[in-house]
Amino acid sequence: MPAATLDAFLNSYLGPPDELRSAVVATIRQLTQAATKIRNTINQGVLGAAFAGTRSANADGDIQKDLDIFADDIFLDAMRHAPVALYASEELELPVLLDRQAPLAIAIDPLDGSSNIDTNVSIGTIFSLLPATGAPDGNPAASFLQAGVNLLGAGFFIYGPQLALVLSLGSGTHVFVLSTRLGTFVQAYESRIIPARTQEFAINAANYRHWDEAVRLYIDDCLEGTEGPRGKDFNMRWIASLVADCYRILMRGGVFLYPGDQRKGYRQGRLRLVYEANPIAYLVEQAAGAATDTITRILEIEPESLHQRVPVVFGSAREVARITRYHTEPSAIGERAPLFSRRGLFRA
Ligand SMILES: O=P(O)(O)OC[C@H]1O[C@](O)(COP(=O)(O)O)[C@@H](O)[C@@H]1O
Ligand SMILES: [Mg+2]
Ligand SMILES: [Mg+2]
Repeated sequence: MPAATLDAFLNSYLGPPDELRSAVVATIRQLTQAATKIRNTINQGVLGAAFAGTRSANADGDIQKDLDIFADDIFLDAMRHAPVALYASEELELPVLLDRQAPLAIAIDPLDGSSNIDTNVSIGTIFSLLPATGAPDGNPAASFLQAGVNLLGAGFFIYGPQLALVLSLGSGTHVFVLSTRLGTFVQAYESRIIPARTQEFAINAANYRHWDEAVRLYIDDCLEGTEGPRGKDFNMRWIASLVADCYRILMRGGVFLYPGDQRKGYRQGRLRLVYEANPIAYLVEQAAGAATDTITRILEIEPESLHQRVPVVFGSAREVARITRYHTEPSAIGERAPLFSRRGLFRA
């Protein structure tokens, strides 16, 4: 039986007194307030005029939009009122030291799906919570260079038709929706289970010619549908907001790919390990799905730098495992008989 509200859920998570747990809960409460502020700003209908404008490039060379900066400011400010030692953001080159004594480190993508701001498509905020580690005077990035298996919790807000929070504190992946009538987040689902099998994939197919052979073969096989080696038809979706693609997969299954490709700067794909791939992988695994960099489990990768990119595949567990086999043992893929090794549909 789902707890009725986010508050009830957080209270039940608290259990016996424990510094880390109560820090996690206090931080999530601050995050929900900040996300509600962002949602209210978005709802004022001024996005096109005031927020879709661009500024300079961020630490990683991406063009920042005004809403990226606005969201970053709001979340950074919120974290000053939370038991957070360090704040690392997509929009800032270096982590910000907030309170040396505090037990947590937060990594955040304050505004995910920036290219969708002026098109009124869902966007979001992705976060992960880690134990603050290392000597207080040491490298402030050290806390963020822990593998994702060390996460204490992760989640994302999605600013869509509903303001939803998808959250895991290590025991299932739960969905809360802001009830404007009750003025609080209400639990919509106790814990999501991503079906292991799927007939739906998400990828930016415009990059087909830049992909490695394994990715092309996988997509070719899906596209051949009932006439190809998979023997079933596939549907395709690509929202270009990671939060929205992930939300759909949590609701009905599917597989998402943002592989590395041959474009300049895209050898490791587009998404960032610490504040995009890790939290999404954590949520997906907690919902019985899987997440890899095509071969290795995302949560086991030791980050080497805060803004590093990583190829990402996540979603329905059997499909994710199949994509790994296309990379590691393509000849052993049972269905890939010689008949099917012809040129793909998209190929010249
Ligand atoms: O425009 P592309 O290459 O399809 O990339 C879309 C991907 O880039 C992202 O927008 C990257 O995130 P940011 O908007 O936070 O930079 C993801 O949300 C999305 O999955
Ligand atoms: Mg993002
Ligand atoms: Mg972003």
